[in-house]
Amino acid sequence: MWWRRGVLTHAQGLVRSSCEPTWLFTVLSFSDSPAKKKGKATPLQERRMVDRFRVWAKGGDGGNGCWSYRRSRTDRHGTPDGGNGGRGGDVYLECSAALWDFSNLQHHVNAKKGGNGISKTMIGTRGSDKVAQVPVGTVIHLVSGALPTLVSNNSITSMDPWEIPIAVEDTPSLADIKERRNNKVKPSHMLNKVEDVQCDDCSSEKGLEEQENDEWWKDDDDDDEWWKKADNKTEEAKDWHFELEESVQYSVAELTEPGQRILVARGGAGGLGNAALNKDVKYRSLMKLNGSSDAQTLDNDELFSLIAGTSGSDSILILELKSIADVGLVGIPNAGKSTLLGAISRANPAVGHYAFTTLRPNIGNLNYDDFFSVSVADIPGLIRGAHENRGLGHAFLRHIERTKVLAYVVDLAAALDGKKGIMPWEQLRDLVLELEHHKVGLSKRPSLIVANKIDEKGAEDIYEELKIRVHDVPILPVCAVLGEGVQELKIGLRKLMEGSETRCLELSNIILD
Ligand SMILES: Nc1nc2c(ncn2[C@@H]2O[C@H](COP(=O)(O)OP(=O)(O)OP(=O)(O)O)[C@@H](O)[C@H]2O)c(=O)[nH]1
Repeated sequence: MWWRRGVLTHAQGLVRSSCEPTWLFTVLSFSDSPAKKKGKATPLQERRMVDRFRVWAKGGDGGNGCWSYRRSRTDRHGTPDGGNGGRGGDVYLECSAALWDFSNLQHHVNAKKGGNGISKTMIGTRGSDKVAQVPVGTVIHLVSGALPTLVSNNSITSMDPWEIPIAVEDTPSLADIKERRNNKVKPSHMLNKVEDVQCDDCSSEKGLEEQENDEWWKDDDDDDEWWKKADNKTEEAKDWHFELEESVQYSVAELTEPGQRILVARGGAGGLGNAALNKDVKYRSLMKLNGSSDAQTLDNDELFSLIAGTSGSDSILILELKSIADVGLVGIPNAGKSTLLGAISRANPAVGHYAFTTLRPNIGNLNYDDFFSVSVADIPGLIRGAHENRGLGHAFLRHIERTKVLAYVVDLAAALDGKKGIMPWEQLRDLVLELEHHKVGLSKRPSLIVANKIDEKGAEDIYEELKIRVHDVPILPVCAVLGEGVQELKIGLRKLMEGSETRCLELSNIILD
């Protein structure tokens, strides 16, 4: 087993570390971990942002009821005193501002099982809930299971000490339990707790529209691999997978504020102990004596099904991240977007003189002297044909879907000095087309153009030509490296944010050769 060998290597390191002066030698080295066996991981794989993730959530099963009798000298036959089983835990997704992507999540999120009932009418413990943290801007698509429900995050400290927890809150009657099992009716305490479903755009029409647009799941290699493993690579299972994909309900809920919680799988109800069952059995016998037509006796199977706890519900979800920022920076690779973000905010994104340095969106905060603040998202560079999956594709554009304002960053020096780059006005045409390919109307929001690298030789002339070729939108010359023109850019962005400037970049306003 590779992990055992890895741990051994670590242990050997620790032993050595205690004997030798070089006690810092405690690096965990997995000599033949699967990652190494597969081949060396490239930096690109290591830094990949996980912004789409598949989760299988399973609520904890209810505990079984207990069958026990309390006997005494005066009571030879004994009195039933078996307690009910505890309820299984629920699975929640909680929105956290501290998270960036889904890399901390696991594909299987399971809540704990409820405890079994005990004699002396002691109720089993309630299975603990599982709360999985997700980043702000998580959109939930439902593959199978019940619709997630938004719940208030009641802290345990705000509870009245005399308030009885859910597991012991009510001893359901036999009829209640049977109804729940047969009709899958929600227990009353759940109905009280749950608020309305947050369902911003879950209309069936919208779902269908998104289903047509979003074909991404078909080429998601990671997910495919995961499914293959989970389904033992059988063809039948794969068919089942595709059937599931077809029935995806898109955008059933979103988590947009830190602290928001959503219930994705419910715990099962606990089984009945014989103490609770006894009351009902007595009642039934009485009915029988009276000759009532309602009188029925429980057969063994029925009895066992009542004693056993019900299993928790499960759901399969696809989580997708749509970052929330006010301004989106779009541009071709190497245009200087990351440098610009570093110049206008305190963000420190990776900058390189080669294309596709940015592999994941970066968000920075642009602060003004009067405490006005704007968040700016820098996404990986787009190239012509990104919608056909060229370059890094255009899936990253979903991170700017929610931005209010766009800043097109163009490289004035892309085609200077014999470089094979494309002219700024062509860059703008490609960018607008890619935005529209991703989502119709995405480019129709207040915009400005950042003419970057104005410090380069010959860039001034290109800037003058750009102003002639592109009109009806603000164009600001900037040198991101030296921070020149950044103040003007800040003012320009503020005007867009406040609505005093509303022009957007239209294809018809770009003059090409
Ligand atoms: N001369 C000059 N070079 C700049 C300027 N801004 C950025 N650069 C350089 O351009 C190169 C690319 O900058 P990045 O900020 O990584 O560009 P990017 O648009 O984020 O690139 P991707 O990550 O590929 O999308 C780096 O070598 C920067 O130093 C500028 O105003 N003037």
